[in-house]
Amino acid sequence: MTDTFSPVATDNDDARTASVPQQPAEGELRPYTAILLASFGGPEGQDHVIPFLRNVTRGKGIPDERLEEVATHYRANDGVSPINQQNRDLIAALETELAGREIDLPIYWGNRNWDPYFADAFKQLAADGHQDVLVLVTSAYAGYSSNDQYLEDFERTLAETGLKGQLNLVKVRQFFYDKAFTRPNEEFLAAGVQDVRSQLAGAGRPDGKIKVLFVTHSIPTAVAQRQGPARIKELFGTDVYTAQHQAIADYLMGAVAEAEGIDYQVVFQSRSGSPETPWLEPDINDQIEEDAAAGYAGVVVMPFGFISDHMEVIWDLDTEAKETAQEQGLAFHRAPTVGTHPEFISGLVDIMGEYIAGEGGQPLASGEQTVPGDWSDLTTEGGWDTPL
Ligand SMILES: CC1=C(CCC(=O)O)c2cc3nc(cc4[nH]c(cc5[nH]c(cc1n2)c(C)c5CCC(=O)O)c(CCC(=O)O)c4C)C(CCC(=O)O)=C3C
Ligand SMILES: [Fe+2]
Repeated sequence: MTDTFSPVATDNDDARTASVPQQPAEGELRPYTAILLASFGGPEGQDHVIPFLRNVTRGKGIPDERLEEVATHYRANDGVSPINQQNRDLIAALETELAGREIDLPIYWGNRNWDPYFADAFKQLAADGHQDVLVLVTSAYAGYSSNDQYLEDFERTLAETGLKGQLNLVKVRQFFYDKAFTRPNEEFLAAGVQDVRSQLAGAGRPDGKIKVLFVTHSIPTAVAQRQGPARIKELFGTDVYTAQHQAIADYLMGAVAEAEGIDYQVVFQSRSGSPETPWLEPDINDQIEEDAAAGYAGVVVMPFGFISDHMEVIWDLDTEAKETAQEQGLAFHRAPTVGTHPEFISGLVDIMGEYIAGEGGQPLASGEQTVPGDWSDLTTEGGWDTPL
C-alpha cells in the first residue's frame, strides 16, 4: 500500500453513517411516465471511429497522437465498441424487472457521444407525450465526467431542442455505495481471489502472495481536486473522486471472507491528455511492475470504476494490464463488471423506486446503502470550487 491510498481512520463516526442522500422529499415525488438511460455512446463500425473520438474530445485539448492510439483499440475490434450492445442488454434486463414488478414505464436511450444522441431521445420523449422523465446514468460514481458533464449535456440539449420547460428530467442518484453495486462486486472479488489462489496452486506456488488492484478511470489531478465537499476530503485525506473508490475498496475487502488478510490498492487506468498534465496515479501497469518487484505472485484486477466491460476494460485491462502481468510472471484475474448481474438490475430498480411514486405518493422500493458515509452533495453544495 502506498501512503496516499491507505484507508483513513476517523474519529467522526457520525459523518460516515449519515442517511442515504438525494431522495426527493415526499411532496416532490412526481408521476414519472418514462425512464431515460443516459450513457457515453460508442462507435459501431470503422467509419464511426474518428468522428466518435472527435465528439468525445471536442474542446478537451487531447493531442492527435492520443486519438490515433485510441483509434487502434476500436479498429482492432472492427470499429465496434461493446458499450452500445451492453446498454441494449441493460435496457432489456431493466424492462423485464420493471414488468415483473408491474411498473409500466418505457425506457428510452440517449448518449453523449454517439447515436442515439440525447437530442434524438429528448425529441422522441416529447413526441410521445412524456414530461416527467427519470434519468439513469451509466456511471456509479460522482465526478465531472460521470455526473456533472451529463447534467451540463442535458441543460444544453434541452436548450438546443427547444424542450426546456417541457421536459422535466430528474437524474437518479449515484449508486456506488448501494447494494445494487456492492453485492455483485463482493461476489466477483471472492471468485477472483479463489481463481488466483488456484492458478498459483496449479503452478506449484500455493503460498504465493496475492494483491487486489481496484481499478478505475484516471482523471486530471486538477479536476479531481476541484470536487467537493471538504468533509469527504478531510475524512479520507484525498480528493473526493479517489475517496469514493477508496471507500468501496475498503468496504469490499471487509465484506468478503476470501479477501481476509490480502493486500489491496486503488489504481488508475486509461490516462489521456497531454503528457505534461498530471492525472491520478499510479497507473495499473506501473503498479503491477512494482508489485512483481515487491514479491507478489498474482493480482486480482477489479474494474470497479465501470458498470460494463466496454472498450476501456477489454483493451486497457484484458490486453495491456494482462500482458504486463504475464511479462512479470504474475497470475492474473480480471473480474467482471456488474453488467446485467441480477442483483445489479433489481438493485437499480429499487433505487429508481425511491423516485417512482406509488399509491399515495410513496416510493415503491428503496435502495440500501451498504457502504457507510454521507455521500450526499458530492458535486453540488460545497462542490466544484470553480466552474470548469
Ligand atoms: C471518469 C471517466 C469515466 C468513467 C465514468 C463514466 O463511465 O462516465 C469514463 C468512461 C468512459 N470513457 C470512454 C471512452 C473514452 N474516454 C476518453 C477520454 C476521457 N475519459 C475521461 C474520464 C472518464 N471516462 C476523461 C477525463 C477523458 C479525457 C477527455 C475528457 O475530458 O472528456 C476518450 C478519448 C480518447 C482518450 O483520451 O482516451 C474515449 C474514447 C468510454 C467508452 C468506452 C467504449 O467505447 O466502450 C467510457 C464508458
Ligand atoms: Fe473516458
